[in-house]
Amino acid sequence: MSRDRLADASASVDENRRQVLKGLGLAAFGCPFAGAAAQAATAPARHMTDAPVANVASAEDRVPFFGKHQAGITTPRPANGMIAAFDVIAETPDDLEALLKLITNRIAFLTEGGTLPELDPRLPPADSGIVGPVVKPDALTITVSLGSSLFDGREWLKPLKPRHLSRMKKFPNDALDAALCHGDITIQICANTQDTTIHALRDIIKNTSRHLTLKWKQEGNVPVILPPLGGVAESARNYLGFRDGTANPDSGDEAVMERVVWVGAGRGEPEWAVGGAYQAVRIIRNFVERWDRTPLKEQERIFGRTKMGGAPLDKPEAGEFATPDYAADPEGKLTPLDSHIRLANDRTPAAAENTILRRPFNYSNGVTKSGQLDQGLLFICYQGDLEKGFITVQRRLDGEPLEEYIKPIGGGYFYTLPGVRDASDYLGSTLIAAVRKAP
Ligand SMILES: C=CC1=C(C)c2cc3[nH]c(cc4nc(cc5[nH]c(cc1n2)c(C)c5CCC(=O)O)C(CCC(=O)O)=C4C)c(C)c3C=C
Ligand SMILES: [Fe+2]
Repeated sequence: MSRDRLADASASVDENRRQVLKGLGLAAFGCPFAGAAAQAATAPARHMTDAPVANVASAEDRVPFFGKHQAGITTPRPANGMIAAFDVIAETPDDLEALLKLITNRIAFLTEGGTLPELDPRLPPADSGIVGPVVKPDALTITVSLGSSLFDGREWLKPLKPRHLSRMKKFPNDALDAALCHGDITIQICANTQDTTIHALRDIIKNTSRHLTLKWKQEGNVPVILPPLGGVAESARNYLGFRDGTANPDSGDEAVMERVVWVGAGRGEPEWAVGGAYQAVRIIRNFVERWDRTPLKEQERIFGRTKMGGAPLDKPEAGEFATPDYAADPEGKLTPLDSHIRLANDRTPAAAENTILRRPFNYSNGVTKSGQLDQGLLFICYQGDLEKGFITVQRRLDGEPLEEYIKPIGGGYFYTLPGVRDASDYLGSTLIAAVRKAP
């Protein structure tokens, strides 16, 4: 390639990165391109989904840990994600407080990055060492949520349980494996690279071994998609080959997130829970061999969208982000009434009450005992009301034609703690204060 063409190509890559960074709001993330991104303010805005643009992949990318809400929910979804569920050994408020402070300290360090201390070599090293002597932030977020069992198993916590937090019950198509369900606490770990998520998990397991036992974990990833120059990003595809995330609410719109995701004051939740959110996790196996033998037209009718472009079936040429008009198709001739998107959201004003923010990852676990690919979706969604959100939407989806190709096998419901305000605060501080205040 000539020097000029090389320079052109590199300028175009830089421009792509600027567009992505601008769309992702990375100006605040200490990103080296942040200044350039701010200058590109006149460029057309990218459509914000739940952050399908996975990875502009610099190990220096930093997502702020401190804030009103935890990171890893409305912050951009990077290429790698994991849910790890633990049981908590702590039996007293003091033990739980110690655990929460310890986790907070580890997350603050891992998400900020830094040089590892060198210890006396006769002792175990300070760190697993898998990312070397300097830990880079790598867009790491670690999001901590509490399960119903943590509250149910402790008299002093019972009265403080969030109103809708319950043990996930089986839906008709579920084949739940007890070894992949529930837990006292989940840690969602997301980062640009898998090394970083695994490093973070190993760090937390090592440092909290007195307080936590690992119950299950599921890792996943999403494809990296850069938007075309001046264009809009397409949503990443799931392992059924469809774009996933298209109709998500705009995670960059704070007013929308206040309405959809965050628990606010006066919503009937305990005061300590304000600033948190409900997390629903589902490990959903996909029968990919059967799906790959299914005619394209049928696949598209099952989802209600075109496979390649992701457009709604009533506007196949209009692009991924066109809004379907179900009122003009009352019998479902274009978009079947039992298609996934029409059942999940019939686009009536009432259905707006059931909006959720999806943040899923694809998983690929190897081969089943019967010689099939063990692939699927690590479905994660957040909402301010679990009953109105995930549970209502899932009830609507019960019996959908997609069920022939999917099998939910694990997961659970959790309450994501409010954020950590600053270095003097810790995860769950409002809960511990409420425990101490209780009669
Ligand atoms: C209960 C909530 C949902 C579960 C579980 C779920 C599983 C699931 N979804 C896909 C693939 C797609 N889902 C899409 C849209 C979509 N899905 C849900 C909810 C659940 N999906 C909602 C609320 C929506 C949006 C509906 C709308 O407002 O129009 C799509 C279309 C593109 C998109 O908007 O994301 C796909 C594709 C799979 C494969 C799956 C389980 C394995
Ligand atoms: Fe879906």
